[in-house]
Amino acid sequence: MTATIIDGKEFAARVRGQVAEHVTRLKADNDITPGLAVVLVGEDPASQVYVRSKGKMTVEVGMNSIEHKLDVDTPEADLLALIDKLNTDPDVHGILVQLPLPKHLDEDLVINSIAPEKDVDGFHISNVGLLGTGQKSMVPCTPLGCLMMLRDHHGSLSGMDAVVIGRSNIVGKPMAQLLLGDSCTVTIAHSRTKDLPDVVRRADIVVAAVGRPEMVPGDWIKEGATVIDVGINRIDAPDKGEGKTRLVGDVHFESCAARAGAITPVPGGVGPMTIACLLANTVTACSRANGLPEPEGLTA
Ligand SMILES: NC(=O)C1=CN([C@@H]2O[C@H](COP(=O)(O)OP(=O)(O)OC[C@H]3O[C@@H](n4cnc5c(N)ncnc54)[C@H](OP(=O)(O)O)[C@@H]3O)[C@@H](O)[C@H]2O)C=CC1
Ligand SMILES: Nc1nc(=O)c2c([nH]1)NC[C@@H]1CN(c3ccc(C(=O)N[C@@H](CCC(=O)O)C(=O)O)cc3)C=[N+]21
Repeated sequence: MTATIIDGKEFAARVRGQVAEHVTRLKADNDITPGLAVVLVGEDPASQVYVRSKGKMTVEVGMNSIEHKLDVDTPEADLLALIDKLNTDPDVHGILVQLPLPKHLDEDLVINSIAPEKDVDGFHISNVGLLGTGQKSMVPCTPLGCLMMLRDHHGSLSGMDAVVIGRSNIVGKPMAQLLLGDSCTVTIAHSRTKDLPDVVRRADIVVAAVGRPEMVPGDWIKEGATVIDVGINRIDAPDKGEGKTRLVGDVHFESCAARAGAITPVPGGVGPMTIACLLANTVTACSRANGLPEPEGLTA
């Protein structure tokens, strides 16, 4: 089988188009412009790239982008004071604190100090609990983007066997919750899983969120399965020239594409959908904050 390539870049452009329509309506009908605040502590080069591209796309869909770049050794109290200010600022509808944070900062404390209704990452314990109990919440962007692509490809996911490799709070666990919500039979695999290849071979849907370049080979994939590759790994690419690098996912693309029914590429798969869903969550948060109807098709 030669897999259908699920084009996340194109899908994300469509989602951003829907977001832009809602923003236009909010401005015209209600005189409200959604605002997204992104907080970056330190100068991690990869994070700077994401923050820049988030800012650019935020403005492109017509929203306000507020960027706060803090020194790497910013005291925790200063970061909490900034979040407090953003929590009460009526022009800010979404707040994202770029992770990981420098070691001296308590990540849980920082995330849980964001007002849950402005927590467009969906990482606050209230949103985690709401998602886990099937209530309306802010859904983490990366898993939401994966779910949108899966629903678009399959229609209903009901009864499918899904294996999520990775159990992080930001990807693996919320992904599993969303798949369960869509009535998949869900297995969460991790570094202690026995016979991972056999577990993955049972799956109709494989979501790889491990952080190990090309870890999943094609012979773990059931013929016709759908493979969602969340991994973003930068590896050396001496073939492209000295000191050059390339981005690869957590699955070995060629061998998996030879067996899968559908697969997401890296780059151009889950990554662009993550940013599109961040913008979708911001416009959803803005609508909720103003008691207005939520955009349709942009939430889980
Ligand atoms: N496209 C996007 O928008 C995003 C991409 N990412 C990417 O997704 C990947 C995962 O990110 P994240 O969830 O934050 O990573 P974490 O490092 O937090 O979690 C990795 C998970 O993989 C598991 N794992 C590690 N090694 C193995 C192994 N050999 N076999 C099975 N499971 C293993 C770990 O298990 P254990 O718990 O037992 O240690 C852990 O649960 C990264 O490449 C990251 O860059 C992340 C966020 C957004
Ligand atoms: N609070 C918080 N929320 C996040 O959602 C969050 C975070 N912190 N920290 C870092 C990770 C990573 N992440 C990505 C987003 C987009 C791409 C993306 O658009 N990638 C492009 C390629 C970009 C490139 O070339 O480097 C693609 O896959 O096509 C990748 C990774 C969000 N994260």
